[in-house]
Amino acid sequence: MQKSARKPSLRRLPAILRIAFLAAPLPAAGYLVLTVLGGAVPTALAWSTKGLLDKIARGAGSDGIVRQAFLLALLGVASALAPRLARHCQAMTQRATRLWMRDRLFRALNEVRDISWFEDPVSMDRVQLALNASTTAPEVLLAGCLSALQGALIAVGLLGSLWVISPVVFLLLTVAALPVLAGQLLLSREQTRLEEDTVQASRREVFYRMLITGLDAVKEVRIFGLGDFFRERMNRETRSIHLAQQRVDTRQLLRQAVLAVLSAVVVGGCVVWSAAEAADGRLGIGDLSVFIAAAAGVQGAVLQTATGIGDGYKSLLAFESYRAVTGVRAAGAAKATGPVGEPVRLDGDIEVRDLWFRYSDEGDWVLRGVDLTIPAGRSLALVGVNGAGKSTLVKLLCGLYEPTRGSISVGGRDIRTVPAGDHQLGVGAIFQDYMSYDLSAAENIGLGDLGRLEDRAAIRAAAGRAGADGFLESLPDGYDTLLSRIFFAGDAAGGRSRGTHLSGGQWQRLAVARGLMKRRSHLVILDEPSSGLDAEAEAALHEALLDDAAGTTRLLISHRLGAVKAADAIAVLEQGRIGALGDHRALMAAGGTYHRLFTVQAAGYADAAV
Ligand SMILES: Nc1ncnc2c1ncn2[C@@H]1O[C@H](COP(=O)(O)OP(=O)(O)OP(=O)(O)O)[C@@H](O)[C@H]1O
Repeated sequence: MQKSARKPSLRRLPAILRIAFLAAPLPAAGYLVLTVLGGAVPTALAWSTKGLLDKIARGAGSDGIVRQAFLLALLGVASALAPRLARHCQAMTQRATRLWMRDRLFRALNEVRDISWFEDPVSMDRVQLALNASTTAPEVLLAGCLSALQGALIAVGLLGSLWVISPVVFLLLTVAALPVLAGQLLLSREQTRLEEDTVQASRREVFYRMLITGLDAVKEVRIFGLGDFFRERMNRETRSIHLAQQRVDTRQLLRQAVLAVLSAVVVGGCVVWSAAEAADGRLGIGDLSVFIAAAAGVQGAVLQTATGIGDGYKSLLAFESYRAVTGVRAAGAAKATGPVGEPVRLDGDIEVRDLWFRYSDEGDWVLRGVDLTIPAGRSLALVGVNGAGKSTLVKLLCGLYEPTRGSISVGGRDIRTVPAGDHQLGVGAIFQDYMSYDLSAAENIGLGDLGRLEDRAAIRAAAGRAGADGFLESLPDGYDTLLSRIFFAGDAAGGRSRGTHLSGGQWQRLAVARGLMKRRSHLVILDEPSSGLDAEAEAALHEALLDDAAGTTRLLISHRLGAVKAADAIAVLEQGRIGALGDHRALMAAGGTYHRLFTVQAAGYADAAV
């Protein structure tokens, strides 16, 4: 777990406050002004009360007394209104800053090109902490700062009043405030550490909750009777978080109890002293009222200041996690050359040279010196047993991971020197673990080329080539049918209708259609695009895919070797290297792994035919 969040930097303070003023200038300004006004009101009230009492005691004229009482009433109205208006401005500021920060956070996450970052638990913990911070940090900081400012104004006003009456009491109450401040800072630090220490448990809790409430796991959960097992595990995580929270709460309670008793004794002593002074005639009735109001109010004001500072301190700590995530830049982008902003056009042979890769420093090598050339405009099939590293090589070709050693180049240009986005967007890939989006059928296809999301003709054409047009037409709302079981579809009359779900093979055709939407790819990768299809559909799809991508460099992966034998060349991936390379005839003649796998599959079909 990364501990940098335990060292807040005060230098960040202006940056975070700026966020609030950038996101919601008027509400933030209103919040500031009203809070400052709210801070001046208690002292004004105390002195105004003193003025009234002194006038009555002096027997001043009724006009003066009424004017003073009217002023007091006005201050009462202001003190009633200011906090409500301030809360309203605060809520507006909060909503705007939350949106602003979340937007920056998700922008930064979208910029991360190397997907190993998403597979690192440390990064995921940081994302969770950053998400928490983005929902609270600036608003809590702003609220904390303003509350501290208001508390300080009240405290200074009231302490100033006490100074005028008794410097000794002023000093006593000032010293008594210090432990309150220290206790609050300690609490903030403990709460932040608690959040860091329990972030893994929180994420696991969400994971178990999603297994129970989500659609993805529902079949297995029912069939294997896993519901109570996951519920118990979820409860275990919740209990461990609660236990940690309880420990912090108990420590805080003990500290607060001691401090509260201390404050009460100090304030009580001051009140008794002032009453004795008034009884001896050394304090007037007005002074006594100011004294009691100030002595009682100053403790609340100090606590408000301390809580505000503590909250601000906590936000500064939380903001470090937010900065850690928003500071992440696209891996490899910094190394890219070429004019900024101009997309790089890639063309030419794809060359893989002595490519080594492992997922982590401690892990086994998955690729151990792969050497491979895919000539421009030709098709290459990659075959190998489960776990041979085919999908890993695909991810490296897509620029989703960086090679541990060796290089991949397109037309002689190392892809690490190309802005990651340009290369990734130039690869048309249809993955075996494709996505099923809870969107309309048309959107599920159109996402393949966002610029043509509304281009129904292009979407239909892609669906037609993937063999999806027929069943999409027959859906209740055709291409506009929502493909979801968890959301409602809104209809033109403002009503709600349930979405539709497709079969596995139908979803796969949609994924293929999405892949076919992409234009101008310098490399098309088909990573088992037909595993969920029936034999007839697979044959038609392969024909369509080969036609569609003709002229483009193609990499095809399939365990059904009959589907790849027409490729210009076939590479066999074995023990992290290319074990054999040639066309179907040559590899069959060589009698190696390809020959063995092909013969086993062919024999299976021959047996079935008999
Ligand atoms: N994200 C990952 N993190 C760590 N190890 C991984 C990851 N993905 C794959 N591996 C490991 O890399 C090895 C190769 O996996 P890969 O998915 O590339 O094989 P494959 O040839 O595509 O297999 P299949 O034919 O089953 O799809 C496996 O041992 C797997 O455990």
